[in-house]
Amino acid sequence: MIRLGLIREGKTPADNRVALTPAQCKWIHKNSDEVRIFAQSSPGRCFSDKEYRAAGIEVVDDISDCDILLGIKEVPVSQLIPNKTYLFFSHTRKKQSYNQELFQSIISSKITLIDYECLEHEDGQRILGFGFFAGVVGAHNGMMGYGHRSGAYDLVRVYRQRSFRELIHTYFGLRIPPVKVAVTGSGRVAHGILEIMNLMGIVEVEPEDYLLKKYSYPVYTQLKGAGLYERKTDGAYNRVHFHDHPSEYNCKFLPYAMQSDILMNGIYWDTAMPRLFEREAVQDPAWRLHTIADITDDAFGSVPINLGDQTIEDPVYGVSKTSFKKTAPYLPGSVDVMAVGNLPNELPRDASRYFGEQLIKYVLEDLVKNNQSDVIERATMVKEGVLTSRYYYLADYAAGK
Ligand SMILES: NC(=O)c1ccc[n+]([C@@H]2O[C@H](COP(=O)([O-])OP(=O)(O)OC[C@H]3O[C@@H](n4cnc5c(N)ncnc54)[C@H](O)[C@@H]3O)[C@@H](O)[C@H]2O)c1
Repeated sequence: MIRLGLIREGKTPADNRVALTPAQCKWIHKNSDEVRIFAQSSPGRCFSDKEYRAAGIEVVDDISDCDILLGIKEVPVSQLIPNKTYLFFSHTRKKQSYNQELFQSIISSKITLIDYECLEHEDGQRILGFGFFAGVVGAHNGMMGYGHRSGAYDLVRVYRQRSFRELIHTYFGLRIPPVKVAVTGSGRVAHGILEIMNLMGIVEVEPEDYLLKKYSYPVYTQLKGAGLYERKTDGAYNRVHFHDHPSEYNCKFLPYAMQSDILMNGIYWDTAMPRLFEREAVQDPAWRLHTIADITDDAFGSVPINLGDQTIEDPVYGVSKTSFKKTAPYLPGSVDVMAVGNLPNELPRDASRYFGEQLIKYVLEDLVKNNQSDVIERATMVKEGVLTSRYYYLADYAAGK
C-alpha cells in the first residue's frame, strides 16, 4: 500500500491550487486498493479540509509517514522531508538561480524529485499543465479590459466566481461590438483562449479574410507557427527547423497589429525567437491595437511593451505610446496590457480538477505501482539524492557552481 500525501503549499504567497481534488481522491480510493491519500491540513487551499473529510480523505497535520508527496509550487527548503519522493513544479531544469539552494537540498536530503514540467508523452508533448485555464482567464481579462476602454460592455471578475460554469453564465446577453481579435499560439493556452472566444460568440475567420475584410460582428483569427513566422532566406516555414533555429525566422504579425483591436498572445516564446513586433511599431499612425492580453507573459518578450507583471486584483496597465512608460489603463495615448503570471489561480478549483484528471489518466498508476515507466523515468530529475543521467547537465548547478 502506497501512502500519498497532498502537501500544504509552503511558498509565500501560498498557491491555492492542489494536485488532486476531494472527488478525485474519493474516486482513487474507490478504484484502487493500492493507494491511500492523506491531505495535509491547509487554510488557503481552494478545496477546504472539510471538503476532503466529506470525501472520506483523512486530513492530517504531519505528513511525514507518506511515501509520495504531491505539491504544486516549490517546497521551501526548511519543509523538505528527507528520503521522500516529491512531485511539484521545481523550476530548476533551466538552472534557475532562485531555486539552486532548493535543488542542492533535495540532493543532500536524498530525495527523489519528479518534476511535473518534465512529464512528457513520448513525442515530447507535456502531460500536465495549467495553460488551458491561463488561456481562459487571460482571454476573459483581455475582453474585460477592452470593455472598460470602449465602454461598450462590462465583464465580471473571474476570481469572484466560484467556477468556470458560473463564469459562463455571466456571458448570457453579452453583446460584443464588431471588434477584431488576433489569437496567437497553438498549445494549451491558445485552446483556453479559443474556448472564451467561442463562448462569447466571437466568430472565427481565416487570416487572409481577417486582414482584408471589414465585419459587422466580432471576429477572431488564430495565428499558429506557419501563419506567424517565415524563414528569412526563402519565406518558408518548417516546424522542427523553426524550433531548432528560431533566430533564422522573421515574424509576420505586424499587419495583424494594424488590423486588430485586441491581441490574445498565447505562443511559446524564448529570447532566440523574433518578437511579435518591435515597440516603436505602436507609434505608427496605422497602429490599431488597443488591448493586449499577454498570456505568454515574458517581460520585454514577444510583446516588447510588456513591462512586467500586475496582480490578479489589478491585471491591466497602460503603456504610453510616446514614452513607453507604465500609465494608468484606458488612457487615449496608451496601449493596455494585461500581464499576470498566475492566471490559473483565478479559477483554482477548475484548474486543479483539470490538472488532477491528467495526473490520474497518465501518471498515477505508474507512480504508485513503482514500475518505473519511461514517462516517470524521464521526469525523475533526482533519484534518492542522485542526479539522473538525463539531468547530468545540471551537475554544476547541483554542486553550487
Ligand atoms: N500567465 C500565466 O499565468 C501562464 C500560465 C501558463 C502558461 N503560460 C505561458 O504561456 C505560454 C504557452 O503555454 P502553453 O501551456 O500553451 O504551452 P504548451 O506546451 O501547451 O504549447 C506550446 C506550443 O508551443 C510549441 N512549442 C514547444 N516548444 C517550442 C519551441 N522550442 N519553439 C517554438 N514553439 C514551441 C508547441 O508545439 C505548442 O504548440 C508559455 O510561455 C507559458 O509559460 C502563462
